[in-house]
Amino acid sequence: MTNPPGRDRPRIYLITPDHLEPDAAAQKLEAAFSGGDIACVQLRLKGADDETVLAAARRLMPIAHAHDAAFLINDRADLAKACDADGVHLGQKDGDIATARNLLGFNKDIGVTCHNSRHLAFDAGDQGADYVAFGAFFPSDTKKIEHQAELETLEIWSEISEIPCVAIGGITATNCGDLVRAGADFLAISGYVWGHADGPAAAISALNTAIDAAFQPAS
Ligand SMILES: Cc1ncc(COP(=O)(O)OP(=O)(O)O)c(N)n1
Ligand SMILES: Cc1nc(C(=O)O)sc1CCOP(=O)(O)O
Ligand SMILES: [Mg+2]
Repeated sequence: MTNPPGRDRPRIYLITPDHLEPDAAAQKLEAAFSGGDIACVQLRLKGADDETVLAAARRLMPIAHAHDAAFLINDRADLAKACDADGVHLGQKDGDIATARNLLGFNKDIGVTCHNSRHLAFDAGDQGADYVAFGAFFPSDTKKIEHQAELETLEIWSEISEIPCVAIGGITATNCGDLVRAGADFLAISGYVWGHADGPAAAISALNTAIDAAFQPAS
């Protein structure tokens, strides 16, 4: 199985821990960027009040931007608007795309969780999503998994749609190769980076090495 023709090399989509202290998280995020290429950072705080999310965004977004990475807010288009983030990621229960688009405009990215469903992905695309996310591919320590995604979902989507697709769920440097070969445009990762024994830089470096090893550019 090789990468579908015309797809670019997949890139890392880094998701923050769901609870963090901004200054410590800033140091770890800088370390992650020192490990290599990261396309995007998603601030994914759970159970935090609005000001806590906005304070974390104010601390971490400049770091992402200093490394030419996008910075997205999870769940909340209104908070993405409030901190002028580069976009929002919406789950199936986080509000509709049209409302987020009205808030954020067309210069911001709106991503949508589509589990293992091309139907959800087509719907999201029809409503103007900038990317679709399929998952979970592997067991995750970060989130209780309710949907198991299949490689075929990535393979088919990357053959039939130009809309970028993100793979998520328990992704590591060891298991990401099949996702790369199936056509994922981004690999969304959290626990493997923040829990890596040698630190976030080593994790990012290992992931980029694994992506390079698995990606065969179209001839
Ligand atoms: C890139 C990406 N894909 C999927 C998710 C999961 O979103 P959701 O289903 O809304 O679950 P929570 O992350 O909100 O718990 C995501 N956050 N990012
Ligand atoms: C936030 C999230 N969403 C998922 C989905 O399947 O939609 S899996 C997941 C957890 C991602 O973190 P880790 O890389 O540590 O598994
Ligand atoms: Mg959500």
